[in-house]
Amino acid sequence: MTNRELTEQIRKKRSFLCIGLDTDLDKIPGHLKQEEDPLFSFNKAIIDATHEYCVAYKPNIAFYEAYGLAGWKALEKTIEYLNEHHPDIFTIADAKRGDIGNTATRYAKAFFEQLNFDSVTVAPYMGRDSVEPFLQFPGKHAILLALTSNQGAFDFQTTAYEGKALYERVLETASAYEHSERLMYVVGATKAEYLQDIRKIVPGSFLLVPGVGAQGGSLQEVCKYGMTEEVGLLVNSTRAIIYASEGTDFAEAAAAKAKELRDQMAKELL
Ligand SMILES: O=C(O)c1cc(=O)[nH]c(=O)n1[C@@H]1O[C@H](COP(=O)(O)O)[C@@H](O)[C@H]1O
Repeated sequence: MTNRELTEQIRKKRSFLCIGLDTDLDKIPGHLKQEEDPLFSFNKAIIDATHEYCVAYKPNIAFYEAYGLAGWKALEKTIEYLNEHHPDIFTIADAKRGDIGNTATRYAKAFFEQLNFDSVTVAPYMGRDSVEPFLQFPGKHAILLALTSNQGAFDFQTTAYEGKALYERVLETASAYEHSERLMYVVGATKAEYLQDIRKIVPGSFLLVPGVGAQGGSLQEVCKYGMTEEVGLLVNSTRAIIYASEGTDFAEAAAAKAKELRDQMAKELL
C-alpha cells in the first residue's frame, strides 16, 4: 500500500487509528480458551467488530512467538484473514528487527513475502545496511524506531551526539537511505512535545505513534504537534481497546472503545 492510498483510507474512514493485536492467552475471555485456536478466534472477533473504525492493525510478533508453532500459525491466519477480507487496511508486523544486510533480507522476506504484511518495525541501531534491505519492496514499508514511548528512551535516544539528539540523527541519516520514501518512523505518544521538532526533520513522513490509552499519551497533543496536511499519523492503541472487557461482550466493548477514539480523530481531521 502506498502512502497516498493510506491517506485516502484515513480520509474515507475519518480515522487514523491503528489497533494493536497483542493477544495474550492470560488476558482473553475464558470462554475462548475452549476454541481450537483461541488466539485467532480472539483476533477475528476483534477485527470483525472494529475494522470500520481503524485503518491499520499491528500484531506484535512477541505475543505469537511466545506460543511457538501454535502462535505462529495464529499470526499467519490473522494476516491471511486481514488480507482476504480487508485488503484496504494497512498491516504492521511489529517485530522490531535489525541485523546485518544478509540477515535483514531474510527478515524482510519473512514479513513481506511469506506473511504478506505491508510493513515491519525496524530498530535503527545497526545502521544503513540493516535497514535498506527492508526498503527494496515496492508498496512495503519499514517503520524505524526514532523516539520510543517507554522510559528507557531517555537512556540513549535523547542523548546528544555531535550536537544532536540521537533520535534526530536517526531521522536525518535514515532520510538519506535508498528508497527512504518507503520509511515511516515510530514516535511515542508519551513524547508528543518532541513532534514539533521531529516534523522539521521529516515533514512529510508517516509516523506510527503508539502510547495512547494504557500508556497515557494524549491524542490531542499528538495531533497538535504531529499532524500534516496529508495527516501523516497512525496512532496506535492496543490494551485499552482489545481488553476493554474480559467478558463475552469483549468484541462489542472493543468496538465501543475504537469508535470513541475514531470519533475524537474525526474531530481532529476537520
Ligand atoms: O513499535 C511499537 O509499536 C512501539 C513503539 C513504542 O515506542 N512503544 C510501544 O508501546 N510500541 C508498541 O505499541 C504497543 C502499545 O500497546 P498499548 O500500550 O497496550 O497501547 C505495544 O505492542 C508496544 O510494543
